[in-house]
Parts: sequence; C-alpha cells; structure tokens
Amino acid sequence: MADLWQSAMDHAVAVARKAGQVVGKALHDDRKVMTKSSSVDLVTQTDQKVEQLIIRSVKEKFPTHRFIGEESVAAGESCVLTDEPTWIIDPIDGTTNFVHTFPFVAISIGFSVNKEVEFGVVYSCLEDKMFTARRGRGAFCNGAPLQVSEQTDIKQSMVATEFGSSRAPETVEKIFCSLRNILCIPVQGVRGAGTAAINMCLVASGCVEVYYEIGTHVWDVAAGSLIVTEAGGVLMDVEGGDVDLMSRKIVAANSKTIAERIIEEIAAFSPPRDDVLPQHQ
Ligand SMILES: O=P(O)(O)O[C@H]1[C@H](O)[C@@H](O)[C@@H](O)[C@@H](O)[C@@H]1O
Ligand SMILES: [Mg+2]
Ligand SMILES: [Mg+2]
Repeated sequence: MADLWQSAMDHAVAVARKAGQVVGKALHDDRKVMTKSSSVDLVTQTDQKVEQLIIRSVKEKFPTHRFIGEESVAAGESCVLTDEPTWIIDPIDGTTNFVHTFPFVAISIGFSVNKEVEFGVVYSCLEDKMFTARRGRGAFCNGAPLQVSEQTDIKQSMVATEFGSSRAPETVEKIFCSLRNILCIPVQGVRGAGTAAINMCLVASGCVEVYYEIGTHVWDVAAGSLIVTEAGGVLMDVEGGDVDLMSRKIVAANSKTIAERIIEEIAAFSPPRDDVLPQHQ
C-alpha cells in the first residue's frame, strides 16, 4: 500500500530544520516583542515570519492541505479541525524563552487526517534535536528510538509543568494548588522547559515521567502527543478520561498509573476551548 504521508513528513522535517536556522539567527536580533492574550503572552516578528515560511513551503507542495497555525489563529483565522489533511503549527513553542534567550525553543508541526495525528515533528532548534513520530511506527530523536521511563513509583518520579500565560488570581491559585499537592506527594522534582512541545519530548525520552498543563493550545501539543504515544506513553485529560487536544488541558505520562496519580492532585479548571472562542480573547 502506498505510504501516503511519508513525503509530507519528510517535508515537515526539512522545513522545521530550515525554520530552526531562522530562529537561531534571530535569537539575539529580534527585539520587537508584542503581546497577545495577556502582557506575558508574547509574540515576535520571528514567530510570524517562521509560520509564514512553513505555510508557504507546504502550500507549494500540498496545495489542498489545511492549516491551523498559532499566529494565523491569533490574526483571526479559524481553529476548527476537520477530517481534511491539516498541518498544526507552532512556529516557536517557547517564545518567552526565545525573547529571553533561554535555550529551549521548538518548532512544532503536527499533521492530522480524519482528526487523527498521522505524524509529529518537534525540532528543539537550539539543541539541534529533531523529534519525530509516525503513527504506528515509533518515536525518534535524531533517528534514535525513544522509550518512556519504566518508573512506576510517583515518589521516584520527575514531573514537568508550566505556569502558562494567565495571571488571573483565581487561575494562579489553581496552578499553585496543583503544584503544592504534587510537590508534597512527594515527587523527586518539578521542571519546566518553558515549552509544551519539549516537555512532551522529555516524557517520550524517559527523562520526565509526566507532564501536565492547563492552558496549552492544540498547536503546542499536536506533534508532541504522537511522539509521547509512539514512545509508549499515554495521554489523558487532567480530570481523567480521554485527552481532547482542543480542550487546552493535557496529561502526558509514561503510564496510566502515573497519569492517574497526578490527576488526583490537579486542581482542574477549563479555559475556553481552542475551537470555540477567537484566540485573541
Ligand atoms: O511559546 P508559545 O508558543 O506561546 O507556547 C507556550 C504555551 O502556549 C504555554 O501553554 C506553555 O506551554 C509555554 O511553555 C509555551 O511556550
Ligand atoms: Mg506554543
Ligand atoms: Mg508559539
């Protein structure tokens, strides 16, 4: 049977690497920082330039495909996932890191058909680590197979999370309530790369047992979601049950046991879904 999507994935890897070169060159140059949903939700000209580079390059090769791009949605385009082949793009995951030259910045490209992620590419461009996964064919970093951690004891686990971009007191309170509950299990450590996509690749790599966050967007997690599951990990909603990549809530873990143990400690809340409200709100 013809492999329909390999050429698309090869293109995603090539354009992610090219985008990573643009990001690397701009790291110390692009000082025009703008804001979106809050004063700490940053975007730069490089985010916008990289997204346009990726979309233009894909359109040349796959003119009928659709796109969900972080900065296109911020500019008012719809964020509705159909059954059509769709490229789900975060041109810079870790924009705050990029602005502060904190060395974890990723280009994240997920590819969905019939609302199922067929491949995911996350390029940690400052580390030169290309994370890839094809559905049913495993997950890799620079070609080396990835496998989640075999740790079953939450008290011997490392947890990753992010504080997101809301500073609303009630949201901050929930975030810190979850963090306090989890720290006091106790877990051995809590880390955040500052990018959802790289946090998920750390789960896939076995460095972190579980990553959770409330506030992510579909473009942050689409590619990483497949990299985690193809490395043997699981995805769940923060309140248990199946993950919904549009729900802005995610738990990515090495096992259901660890995921469910963390879910017990999360003070859940529900931000507006990606596919309901315009993203600038
Ligand atoms: O840098 P961004 O593309 O805005 O992604 C953010 C993400 O939206 C947020 O939920 C957190 O995961 C941050 O670590 C990401 O950088
Ligand atoms: Mg992002
Ligand atoms: Mg981004």
